[in-house]
Amino acid sequence: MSSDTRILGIEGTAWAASAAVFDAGSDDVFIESDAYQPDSGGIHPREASEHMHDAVPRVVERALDHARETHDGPATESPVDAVAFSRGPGLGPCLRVVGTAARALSQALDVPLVGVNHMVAHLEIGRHTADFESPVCLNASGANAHLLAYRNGRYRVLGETMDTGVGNAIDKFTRHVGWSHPGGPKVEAAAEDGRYVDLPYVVKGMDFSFSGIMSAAKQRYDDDVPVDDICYSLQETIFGMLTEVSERALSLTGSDELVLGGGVGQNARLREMLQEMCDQRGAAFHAPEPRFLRDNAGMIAVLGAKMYDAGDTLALEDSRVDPDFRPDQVPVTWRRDEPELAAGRGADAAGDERTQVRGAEALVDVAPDAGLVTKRREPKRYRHPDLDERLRRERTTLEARLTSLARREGVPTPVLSDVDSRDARLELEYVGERDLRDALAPDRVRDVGRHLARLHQAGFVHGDPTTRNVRVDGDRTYLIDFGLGYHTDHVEDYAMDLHVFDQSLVGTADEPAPLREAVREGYRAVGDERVLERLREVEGRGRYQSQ
Ligand SMILES: C[C@@H](O)[C@H](NC(=O)OP(=O)(O)OC[C@H]1O[C@@H](n2cnc3c(N)ncnc32)[C@H](O)[C@@H]1O)C(=O)O
Ligand SMILES: Nc1ncnc2c1ncn2[C@@H]1O[C@H](COP(=O)(O)OP(=O)(O)OP(=O)(O)O)[C@@H](O)[C@H]1O
Ligand SMILES: [Fe+2]
Repeated sequence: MSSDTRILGIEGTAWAASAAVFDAGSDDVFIESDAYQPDSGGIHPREASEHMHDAVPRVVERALDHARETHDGPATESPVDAVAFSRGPGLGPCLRVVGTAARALSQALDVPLVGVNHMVAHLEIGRHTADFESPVCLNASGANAHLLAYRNGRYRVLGETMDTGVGNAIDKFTRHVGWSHPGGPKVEAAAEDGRYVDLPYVVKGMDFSFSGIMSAAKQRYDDDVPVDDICYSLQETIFGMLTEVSERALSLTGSDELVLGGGVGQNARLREMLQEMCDQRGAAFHAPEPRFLRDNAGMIAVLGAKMYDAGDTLALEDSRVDPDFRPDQVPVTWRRDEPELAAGRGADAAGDERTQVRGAEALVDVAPDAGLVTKRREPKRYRHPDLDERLRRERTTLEARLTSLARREGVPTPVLSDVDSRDARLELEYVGERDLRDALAPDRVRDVGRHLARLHQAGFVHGDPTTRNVRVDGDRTYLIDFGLGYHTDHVEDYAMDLHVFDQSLVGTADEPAPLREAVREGYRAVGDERVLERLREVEGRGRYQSQ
């Protein structure tokens, strides 16, 4: 980054009216914020935008005072090089207030305008403060929850919530209980004295959903389960899910760096779980300090500086705000010459020479000469022991059952030679020569499309069809790792299964488009067109929800 760049940042997507000055030379970030606190219930868009109206000019003035005080040049010169603002995602009425303020300032100071994606800012602030090269990022904020990794000029969404953002889910529960907004810190405090009760646990590949958990939590509360116990268990379950999908993303991409972003990242238990998971697999973990996790203009100014240095500024007429602005829509102009994740090493990299493989869930001992692998789901230290045992046992049993069932449906899978569910151990036939991730080709991917259609026609899903869970041997493709599978006759579940595979192609292939087309062709040849229609619908869903 240019060493003398100074940027004014403005944030106001939902609750935080915030302005900041980032000085690249000293790496100093001055932040002035004013929070909107609803009198009752959750965030009301109109009230929030009225707050922005009042508070944005105030915080901007304070930030500008600071910029002037610390500015070396003549008083007639602008104390900042550009004005960066949150363009979205967020609440439309709030975004418009911020957009208008930013445009006016850029004209008054006669400096360029930089339009920042708020979610990418949540991610970049961690990369900036950690000095990581190419981390996977878990964004855990109020209105969002997703896993991102950089690939080929974009941040790819590897996994995300299928319903509400993680903070909003927690806040909905606390509203039910009658606690004031925001609920996250109150749940964290109440959890200290809680004990564990079972709640639904829902991950699909690297996607996840909170609605079932939240209904169950409210029901438990209505059934007089102590609220401390529910809060404790909500944290164990929800953060356990987020940690598990983060580990899957590390495993799939081959990255050994994880950063956390977003307001829920202020939660100490979430940070502890992610740290523990990274320690157990030898990865590095970084969470920025709390003032950079919750919504703040500091992160907008820091990313604004990177964009400004890359020449990525906005003409006034192109500076519309976008309430549904997704992180994968942003051309990453400021990382053009940087290294990428190592995954997807192109066609037919060398085959297996390994004796032990660490997956996201299991340690797999591989003996290709003996034609055998032994897979053991290791206890995860980050997870509550009761939840850990339940998941390891259930998944081992399911994997054994569905692996055999799939083969009966004509889908190549390893033959099972032994199962010990209590020890979460399986002994399986060694299949394939390498993972599909290292040997991506349209014919093979088309084959996977056919396999998935066969499973669905038999009334179950794989649950985690990724390019690491397909083994390849010449033209032949085998499905492995059925531990997240389940029986279902819902078109939505079938479409989600395809969506998970699709996202893993996007996460591991340099040019995913022909591969994504191939999987659909394969599916169409065997399966039901309605599933593909539903897949299009799943993809088209704007996931941003304000409440
Ligand atoms: C689009 C933008 O407006 C939105 N912003 C946002 O959600 O604010 P953020 O500051 O990132 O996160 C707020 C959420 O963070 C939760 N939160 C705050 N402290 C928490 C804690 N200690 N434990 C759990 N959740 C916490 C709050 O309950 C609230 O739901 C977003 O980033 O999704
Ligand atoms: N039957 C098998 N034959 C050959 N290789 C295998 C077999 N089972 C597993 N492997 C290898 O071990 C790796 C991890 O296995 P598996 O996916 O079952 O574990 P996991 O921990 O559930 O992984 P993840 O959750 O990351 O997909 C696979 O990607 C594959 O390279
Ligand atoms: Fe946010």
